Amino acid sequence: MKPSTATNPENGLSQILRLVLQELNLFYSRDVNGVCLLYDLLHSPWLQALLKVYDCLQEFKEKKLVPATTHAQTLSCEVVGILHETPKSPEIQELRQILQDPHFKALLSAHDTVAQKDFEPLLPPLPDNIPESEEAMRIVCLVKNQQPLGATIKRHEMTGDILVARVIHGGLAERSGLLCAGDKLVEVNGVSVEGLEPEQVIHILAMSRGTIMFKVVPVSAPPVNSQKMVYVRAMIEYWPQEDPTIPCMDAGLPFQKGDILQIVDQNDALWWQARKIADLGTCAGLIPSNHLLKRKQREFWWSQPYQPHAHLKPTISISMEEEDDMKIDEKCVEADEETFESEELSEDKEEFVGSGQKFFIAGFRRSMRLCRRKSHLGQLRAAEVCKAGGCLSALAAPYEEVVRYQRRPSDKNRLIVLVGPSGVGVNELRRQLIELNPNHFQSAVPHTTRSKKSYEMDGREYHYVSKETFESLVYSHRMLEYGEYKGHLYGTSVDAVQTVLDEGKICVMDLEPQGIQVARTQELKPYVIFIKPSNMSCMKQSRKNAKIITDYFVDMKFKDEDLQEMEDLAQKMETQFGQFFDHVIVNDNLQDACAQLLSAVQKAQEEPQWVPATWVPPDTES
Ligand SMILES: Nc1ncnc2c1ncn2[C@@H]1O[C@H](COP(=O)(O)OP(=O)(O)OP(=O)(O)O)[C@@H](O)[C@H]1O
Repeated sequence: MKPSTATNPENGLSQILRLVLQELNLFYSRDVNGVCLLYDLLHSPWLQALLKVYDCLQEFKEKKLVPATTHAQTLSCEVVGILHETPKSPEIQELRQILQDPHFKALLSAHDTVAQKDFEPLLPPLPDNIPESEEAMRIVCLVKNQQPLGATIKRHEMTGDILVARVIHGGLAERSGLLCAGDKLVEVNGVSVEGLEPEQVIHILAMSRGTIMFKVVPVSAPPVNSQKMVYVRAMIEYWPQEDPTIPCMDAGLPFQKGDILQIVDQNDALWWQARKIADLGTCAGLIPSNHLLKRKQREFWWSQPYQPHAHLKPTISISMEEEDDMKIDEKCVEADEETFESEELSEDKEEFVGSGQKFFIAGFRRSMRLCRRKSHLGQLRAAEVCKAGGCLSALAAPYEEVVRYQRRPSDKNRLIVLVGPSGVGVNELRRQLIELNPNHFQSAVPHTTRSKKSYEMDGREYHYVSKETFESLVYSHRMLEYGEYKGHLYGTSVDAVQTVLDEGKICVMDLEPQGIQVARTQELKPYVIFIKPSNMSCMKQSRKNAKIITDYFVDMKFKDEDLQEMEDLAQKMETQFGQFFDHVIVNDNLQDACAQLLSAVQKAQEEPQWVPATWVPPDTES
């Protein structure tokens, strides 16, 4: 049977559902696996109701609504006339009152307008004697309220005309739809702008209150923004107030490393319009385009490679002045180009915290970071990081396209990477997290070239490999990080992480920030959490009884210099690598920090997150 849907609700989807239910009933009585669930679902009252609504809507869509009359108003007048002549009764009296009620008349008038499709305003005919050369003018009235007009002006270099340079997305001018980039201003509030400087026009605007009237000659071909909305992660920071090249400083959008920006307009090759996702309701602001930033980076690279660029440097933002009226966009420039674990510091000490416990937890070990610090391969490693993950030089992409990614239950868990200055508590937090649920959280088993000890097991404490094997892993970019200690190599491989992820567990590892780039791959989709020290006085208090591992001592108390060094290093890490941090946890109170870590790790797996667009096939974006 092939029932037709739509026109008759009896033959519609609810009818099909009834038939399916009858069929399922047979299986239900035979107790076929899964049928009960499906039966109950299809039988649920909400689904039945929803399908009925669907059928009604389908039926309604088929019907063509035709007005009974296009002159209800006239008909109503005629009825009132007839009622005049009929004997009076309370009902007739009431009907006359209703028909003569102004609201009812207005309703009938609106009905007739719709029925007659009489929507167009009647414009007076154009005079016959308009000269051919006459420019079509547009009168634009905008009511100025507290918000900026959201447009910038500039003077045409050749003609001296005052032109609308750009219309800012979300601003008053853009929302009115009446002003376009390229429109020529002729008058503002009745004052001709001919021969005026842009500043003088701005002054007229600043003086205006209430409604502002513009007389403009519309641009012949208004720009069309056909690009799709793009989201990017800022890999640099930008302060418009410190950028002398920005066409209009007040229209600039300051942003920090890691901010997610919605690019709303890329029409200008040099200056894009963007909003921060935290402020999507606001007016867009100007940001340098990818092309312009790369050009600046190249210039900076050649001029002063070791100095932070003047306006791309990590300084405190100067608060932006409230933007008021139109702004001058004088500096419009033309697009002129193409566009380890320490090797057992005390080998006889109990090495693995978890070794005596019910679960053996690989990776519960002393700080690997001391090993890294002492590594003779440090320099080589840095070079490898550059090669493997894209060099972290000044020439790296200033914006990274991102998409919203929601991990599906069938997807592997995301790798959790903990980053922080030495001594801040990265290992402690990792250890505590794994202890909470060792079946769910796990470290990757590292590789080493040192020989196995009697109590060790290959693949449990370490993967014991030859120097050649280790080096081949390094050169094939399968090592997330590695270092050398006492002549032996240690490192964590991508495959070791994958093994944990393949088991459906969450792999938690600590990395030096230079290693983040290597881990940032589609296969691992790392979620990077920065563990940050709190301020000195809090740290002095909370680390009173804590022990630190130094190059020379195990379990030494924290000194003020250690805490200061930790703070300084944290600052440097944030400045240099902040763009890669998905989450920041201040490790003051250990219990609080651990709770925050647990919640962040869960969010990373369960809630939508911004990730590089290259990690997600287009059809799986959330
Ligand atoms: N919030 C905290 N309050 C008190 N003590 C803490 C806190 N966090 C960590 N500690 C202690 O500080 C010491 C150093 O912590 P941990 O070894 O985890 O540091 P780390 O960041 O891994 O650095 P490294 O790799 O150099 O050892 C440990 O004794 C740890 O127990």
